[in-house]
Amino acid sequence: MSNHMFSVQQFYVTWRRICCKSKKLTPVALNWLWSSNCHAGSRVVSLQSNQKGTSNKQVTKRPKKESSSCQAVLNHFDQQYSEELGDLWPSARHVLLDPPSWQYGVMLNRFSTVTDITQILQSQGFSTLLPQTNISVLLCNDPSMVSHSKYHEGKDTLLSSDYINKRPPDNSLPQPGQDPQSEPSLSLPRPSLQCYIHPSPLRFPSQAHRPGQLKQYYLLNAASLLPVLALQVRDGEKVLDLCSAPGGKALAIMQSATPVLLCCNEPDPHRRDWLAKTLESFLPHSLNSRVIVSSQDGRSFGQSEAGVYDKVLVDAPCSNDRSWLYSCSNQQGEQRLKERARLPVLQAQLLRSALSAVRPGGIVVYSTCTLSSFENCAVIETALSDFPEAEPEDLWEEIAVPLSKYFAFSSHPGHGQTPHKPSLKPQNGTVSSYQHRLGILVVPQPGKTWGPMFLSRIRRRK
Ligand SMILES: C[S@@+](CC[C@H](N)C(=O)[O-])C[C@H]1O[C@@H](n2cnc3c(N)ncnc32)[C@H](O)[C@@H]1O
Repeated sequence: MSNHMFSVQQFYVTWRRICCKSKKLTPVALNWLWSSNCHAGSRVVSLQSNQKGTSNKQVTKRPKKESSSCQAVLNHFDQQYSEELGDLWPSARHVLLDPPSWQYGVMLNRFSTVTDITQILQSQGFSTLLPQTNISVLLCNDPSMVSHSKYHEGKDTLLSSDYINKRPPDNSLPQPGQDPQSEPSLSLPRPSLQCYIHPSPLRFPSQAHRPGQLKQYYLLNAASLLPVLALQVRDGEKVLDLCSAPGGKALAIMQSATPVLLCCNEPDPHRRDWLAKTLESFLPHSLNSRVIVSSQDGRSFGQSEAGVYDKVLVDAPCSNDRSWLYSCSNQQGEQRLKERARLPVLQAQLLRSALSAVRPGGIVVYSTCTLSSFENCAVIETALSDFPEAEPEDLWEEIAVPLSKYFAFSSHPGHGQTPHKPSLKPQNGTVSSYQHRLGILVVPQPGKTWGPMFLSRIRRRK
């Protein structure tokens, strides 16, 4: 047996070739292929193969360490975050400067008919992130299912996917996609947001776009799912994803429920093309009338579609600490830092627009992938001061506590408040409930490298 190094693309070509030859071979072939070695933290999959003609020349190198980070951005982060995060910053800094330690989540696509991926993931030591918690794994609007569920928690309909998957089919119950009013029913698999994670930085290969075939999974930072969980989308709702490209959270919404409308908005034309391609690669044509792409400036929705939506996600344009740290030059880094100072104004405008676009009683989730309090709590405080009918909700007990095994959370001090050293674990009395209500922050830490991700949920009073 000869030893070959495969690029990710070659891996998939070989995989498909073997799978196409014999259906019976599929699980065996996949296991055989996958039982070969995946380098931790690398973009390269190394396989032991006796296939003829499967040589490898394309090897994607690991991203470099601290040397390739941008000094101007790092200096700025050091100054701001050591003050805002205290003891958490040195360990967060260490993770951000060490791309080979980064973990990747694998979100399954419920619309793909190929299902063996779960076995492969499990055989490689991946495990599901969500069913082990009683957090909203499945969001469902069927009260008869709730009354049977030991996971029922008050006003929210929280069900474990284990419970749902084992439950015998009951045709008297509304099916996913069946609108409570007059919509014709869609035959779709049950909503199920499933994400597999690995304790080490093992990167599953991404799938190439194949016309006419839906992709089986989407690679993402698992912390990106938290804003979607906080949004609590239910079947039949109208949802607006205000800043949507490239579409990761839109896909997660479509895994967790079947809204009657999901409007994915993206004003940047190139990013909108990317978004359209993502949606096409993961969603069946039967959803085309429900999942639409719009191209407005998000700040205009509050006026043009006031009170229309049940749920609005504002995954705002932000500093993106992970990628900004790797700006290609000091000049680009400095340019970005100037841009950074202007972002909170745009973010607050987008959040205000979202609060106007949501109906009374509906909810808005605001999220960013930066640690900066100026783009997080300060934006929430600004928007709340203009919106007396908007009420922030506490996500600490609902999301941070049940998921603290996987993510390192910090309650984030608001701008202008006395900075404190946040604790990773919730400790009664150390963090005020006001701070909890403003939002929660996922801080990358060794072994829990997910984030940065800030999320805040605001309900518009009736
Ligand atoms: C953080 S990204 C969104 C990521 C996306 N939600 C996902 O999960 O894949 C922010 C997006 O906001 C878009 N954006 C920038 N300015 C905007 C505006 N005024 N209105 C709406 N979107 C805007 C950016 O082009 C960018 O694609």
